[in-house]
Amino acid sequence: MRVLFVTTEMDDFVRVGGLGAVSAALPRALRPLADIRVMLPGYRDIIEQLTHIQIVGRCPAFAEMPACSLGRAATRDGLPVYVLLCSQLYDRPGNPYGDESGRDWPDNDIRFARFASAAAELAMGKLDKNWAADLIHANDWQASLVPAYLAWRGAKLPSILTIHNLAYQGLFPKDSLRRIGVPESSFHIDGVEFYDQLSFLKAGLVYASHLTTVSGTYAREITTEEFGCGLEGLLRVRSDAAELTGILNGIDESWDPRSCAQLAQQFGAGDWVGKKANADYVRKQFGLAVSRGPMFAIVARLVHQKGIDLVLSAADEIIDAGGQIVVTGSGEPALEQALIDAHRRRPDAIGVTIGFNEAQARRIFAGSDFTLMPSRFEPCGLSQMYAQRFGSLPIGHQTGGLAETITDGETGFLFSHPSRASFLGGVRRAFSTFVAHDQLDSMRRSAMGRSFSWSISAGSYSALYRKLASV
Ligand SMILES: Nc1ncnc2c1ncn2[C@@H]1O[C@H](COP(=O)(O)OP(=O)(O)O[C@H]2O[C@H](CO)[C@@H](O)[C@H](O)[C@H]2O)[C@@H](O)[C@H]1O
Repeated sequence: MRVLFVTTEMDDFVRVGGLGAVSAALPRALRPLADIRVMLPGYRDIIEQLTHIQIVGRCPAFAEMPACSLGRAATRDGLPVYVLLCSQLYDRPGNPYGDESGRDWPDNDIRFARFASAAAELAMGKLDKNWAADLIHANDWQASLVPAYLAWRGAKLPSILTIHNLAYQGLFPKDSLRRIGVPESSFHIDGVEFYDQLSFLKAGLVYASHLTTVSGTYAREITTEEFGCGLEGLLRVRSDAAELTGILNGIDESWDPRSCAQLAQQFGAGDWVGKKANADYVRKQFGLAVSRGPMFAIVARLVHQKGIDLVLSAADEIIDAGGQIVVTGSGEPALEQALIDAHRRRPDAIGVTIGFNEAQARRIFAGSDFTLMPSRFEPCGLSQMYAQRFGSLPIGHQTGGLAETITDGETGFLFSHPSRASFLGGVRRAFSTFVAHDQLDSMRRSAMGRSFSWSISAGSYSALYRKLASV
């Protein structure tokens, strides 16, 4: 079974958010079950890190998209990786989607259509004479045109589109159609048109053989008006036809506080002295006051989705009750600034590092008592799983993957509405638990003992691959 896994982030090379973590872990978990290969755009950061890239094919210019080459390489542990080489499109500073100040690249339609079109050709056996795919697994809007190009070229290859976040859709003006070779005849309500714009994500939702998302709860939620971002009608049709399913993400096994080299002190369940050594370290590192109160963590992309504003609105109450807050992440400039301002007001109780460093994130999970996740919606969420493994009990909104991976009152706390009042309800329960030592001990043990192994998800994906490709 040959599978091409098409993604635009992979933690081995570039980190932006949860998609990068999934793209590093899931193909590896699938390796025993399939000949799976990852395809990525040849960003500057990737080219610099891959030592041997062998050119295996060339794509001619298409519509207004430049010619490019396809390179083949492998990760250090031998996972095959294809990279699309086109310096004009991908050899740039900044992140995969925008410049150094966070502005999207104006030619993102061309950048990701070029990528998707080449992925379709590779899968069809037109680029690497030694390999073709039995199935394509595309991820998020950036790769959503892959199933569409396959369809427009008459290929019968089965395809899966995984939705990691429906809120990012890749919308472009109509004149983009011509630039990227999309047939005008597909620009209608049952095709790639979304309110007179071209929607990359919708193309995938229409043309992929099967859709998945990263939890069963989110799979149901996105068929409703509240969470469907205007695409709920289409998603309901696909769900009714049993073509939309939820497969929960896992987390990498390296997230283990007993062996994690980056911690101030490694610890296992029950070793609360070891956990406290990490708390002391984090307090010192962030310049927080010495305290016996609970430490609340936020490790997240700092965007509206994550409910950071709710935490800011409740910060005084948390601090007045004896808590401290530690934040790391990057995202929307206004939220970054609001957090920096909060830190300036209370440097003894609020610590903030803008930017993302995984070692730092691990130390924060290890040192904190609770992890805040008041996300308005959360397709799966990874931080709440990392947090549990490190004995930091998550306080999460009962939505998406949070509702499935946090057991209320046992491994964390769930609250029902993304409002300040409901969030504070969860926080108050955490404060009560913090002083009830037996309960805290038993919840931490339950949380740390949970398995979020990728092998379960990999088994579900593999079964779906086989069903669709009948291989
Ligand atoms: N700049 C940065 N700032 C903060 N953290 C960063 C970061 N870069 C990488 N990360 C890492 O990404 C993790 C966050 O991942 P999440 O899954 O919680 O959210 P994200 O919204 O990015 O992912 C989306 O895709 C994933 C994967 O399917 C879904 O779990 C999720 O619900 C969905 O919103 C953090 O724990 C951290 O390790």
